[in-house]
Formats: sequence, structure tokens, C-alpha cells
Amino acid sequence: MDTTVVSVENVWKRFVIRKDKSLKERVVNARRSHAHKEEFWALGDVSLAIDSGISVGLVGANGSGKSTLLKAIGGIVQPTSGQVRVRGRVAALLELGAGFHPDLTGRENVYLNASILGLTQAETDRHFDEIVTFSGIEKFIDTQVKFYSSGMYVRLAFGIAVHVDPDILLVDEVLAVGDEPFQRKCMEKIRQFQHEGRTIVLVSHSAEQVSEVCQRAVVLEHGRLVADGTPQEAFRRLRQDYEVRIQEDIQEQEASEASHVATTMAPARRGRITEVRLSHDSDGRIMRPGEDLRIEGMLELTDPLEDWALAASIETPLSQLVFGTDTRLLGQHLPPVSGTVPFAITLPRLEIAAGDYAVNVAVRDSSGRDVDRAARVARFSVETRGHTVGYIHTAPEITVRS
Ligand SMILES: Nc1ncnc2c1ncn2[C@@H]1O[C@H](COP(=O)(O)OP(=O)(O)OP(=O)(O)O)[C@@H](O)[C@H]1O
Repeated sequence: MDTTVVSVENVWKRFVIRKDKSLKERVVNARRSHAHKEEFWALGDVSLAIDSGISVGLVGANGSGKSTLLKAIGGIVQPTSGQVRVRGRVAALLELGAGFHPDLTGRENVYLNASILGLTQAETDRHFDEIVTFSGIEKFIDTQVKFYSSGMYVRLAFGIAVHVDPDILLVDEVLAVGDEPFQRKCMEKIRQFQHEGRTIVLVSHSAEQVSEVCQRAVVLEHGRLVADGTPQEAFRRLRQDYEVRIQEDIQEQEASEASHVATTMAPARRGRITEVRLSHDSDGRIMRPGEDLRIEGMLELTDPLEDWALAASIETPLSQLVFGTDTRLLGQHLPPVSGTVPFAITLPRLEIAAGDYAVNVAVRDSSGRDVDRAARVARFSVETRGHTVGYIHTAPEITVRS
């Protein structure tokens, strides 16, 4: 039996962007057809088949085509070429307010939306109270939606989407707009949907959310599907790409700082952090939780340092701080140094979860100012046998009494 409910075959989507800047330019160029238009391919040859009852995450950098692909699945965007086939009723939660008429009240929009999604008036009557209660906006149901806050929009849209009995639910990032209790409620509803065997396609930048909800994730890059696997595999791929971009940004920033120093009277650097490496370099930078992480490097000082501090931190590819400290915080007084100074920082028994991490090192003077800061100067990956989410690693022991 064919279990495919969403089939995307060699889909390409071209947008035409007008390059005119002002109204005057538009009027002047109105008759010259192509000169001021630019074609842009938001999707390039994307193929994807989704089985019934599966939850799939669409992930990728800003502008990579996730929303466009979701809209193509929802039938809101027509592919320039290729085919999208969908079996079953689709409910889509797209960007804020999409599908709502601003001048109509919440109540009128519920009926309008439900009828677009294929419900009769009688069916909508039956679900109406549930939708309003779920949304928690009883007081505002007879207010025009143009006066709603973004959270209220999402509450009502989600309320409608989940009560129209969809076989396939498409969700674009919007959930992040709701407050925490509402997000929790939405996640519960999504879990209930999964339990009932419905299919979910979720666009999200949150690794935690995709890992929690989806069994599968696909990565888009410049409109192309570049990876398809478990959420862990997808985010690993994405983080490698992000790491390359972050390194490029850092290099650009350093180059511009250097040229700033060269062209202005900015004070020259008093020292540099060089040759930073991890003790795991020889081992392909793969660690297991509970191992020691040793960071070694050199300080090349132009001026001697009297009262100074050495700092180290670990962060994720998305720049979330996992751990950080410096010798001052640790109450450790470092001896005066000058010239070339080797240093080593050991973080013993690092119980860190599987993932990719970057190391920052900084040297600070007596006033706490950076003498030098080596951002994302070394990287390592941690691999574990089992699967957990979050930043810390532990091997849980779970017992159940029966
Ligand atoms: N209606 C449109 N007209 C012109 N260009 C568009 C249109 N919709 C999307 N695009 C362009 O297509 C590209 C992909 O957009 P899309 O919204 O699918 O990306 P995304 O991966 O969802 O991004 P984000 O993470 O920022 O939400 C972007 O460069 C965007 O500017």
C-alpha cells in the first residue's frame, strides 16, 4: 500500500523581484518589461516524499526556502515547474495573520477559515466553542482581528487549524510567538495529533523543538534540499554550515578591526593569543562525555601583564553559552608575565552532551578589558551512544515498579 501523503517532485519556484526603488522609477520603467526585474529561484529541484503519520522538520538558514516549500505543500504557492501531490485535508499555520481578514471579527474569521478548510457551517458550529476555549480569547472573539496582538492571532489560527480535523498539519515558526503556557498547549496538541497518526510538517529554527517533535528533518540550502535524515543528522549538517559562516564573519570582523587600527590612532594590541589547540586534535576532535578537555596555547605579549586573567568558554554553533569561567571568577591569581607565555586550561571530566562546540579564549587586563580574545578558535564534537537532548550528559537510570 502506498503510504505517501505528500509528494514533492522536482519542484522549482521562481520569484520575480522588482528592482525599482521609487514610485517615480516604477512609473518611468512601467513599459520596459524585463529591464528592472530580477528572477530569483527560491526552490531548486526539490523532491521529497512524506509518509502518513510522520512528523518532518524543515530546517535551514534564513531565506533558504523553508516557508516557500511549506506553502507549496499547502497549495498556497504554485511551483514554477514540478509537481506537488497531497492526500487528505491540509490545515496550514503560516506566517502571522495569513488567512485572516483584518476587518472581520474573530468569530467571522473562524467561519471563513473553517469553510476554506472544507468544513460546513453546521460542522463549524459544533467546533466553535472548543476553538474559542482552546484559543483563550473569548473576550475578543467579536473584535476585528486587526486589533489583535500577534499572540492572539496565533492562538486563534492554531485553534482553528487543530479543530478542523486535518490529516496533514503544516506549521511555520509561528508557534514561537505565543507565550509559554500556550506553546505548551500547542505542543500537547501536536503530540496528540502524532498519537492519532496525523502527518505534521514543521518549519523551525529550534533544534530542541525539531528533535522533540520530528522523526525526520530535511535541510534546505539556497532552495536546494541538501540533507534528509534524523533531526540530529540534519542539525549537525546545518551547524557545520553555520560554523563556516561564523568563521567568515569573524575573519571579516578581524580584518576590519585591523584596518581600523592601521588607519586610525587606535592603540596597538598589547598581546595576542596564538596556537590554540585542543588535546583532542590528534583524535579528530571527537570526545566522549566525561573526558578531560585541555585547551593549550601561547600568549605573545608586547607589554608585560601584571594583574591579569585568563578566560575560556564553550559555546554551541548558535552561540549559546554552555560553560564559561575566568581565573578571577575562580579566585586564582596569575603571576606577572611578559614575552611568550605558554598556557593550558583543563576542564576535567566534562559531562557534555553530544553535539558540536566551539572554544573561546580571552586574556583580560587589571581593569577587565580584553587584551586579546580568540573567538571560536578551536572546535570539538562530542559523540554519545544513546540519545539525549540538552547540553549536559548523564546516563539516566530509570526504574519502574510494577
Ligand atoms: N512572494 C515572494 N516574492 C519574492 N521573493 C520571495 C517571495 N517569497 C519568498 N521570497 C524569497 O524566497 C527566498 C526564500 O524565502 P522563504 O521565506 O521560503 O525562506 P525561509 O527559509 O522560510 O526563511 P526564514 O528562515 O527567514 O523564514 C527568500 O530570499 C525570499 O526573499
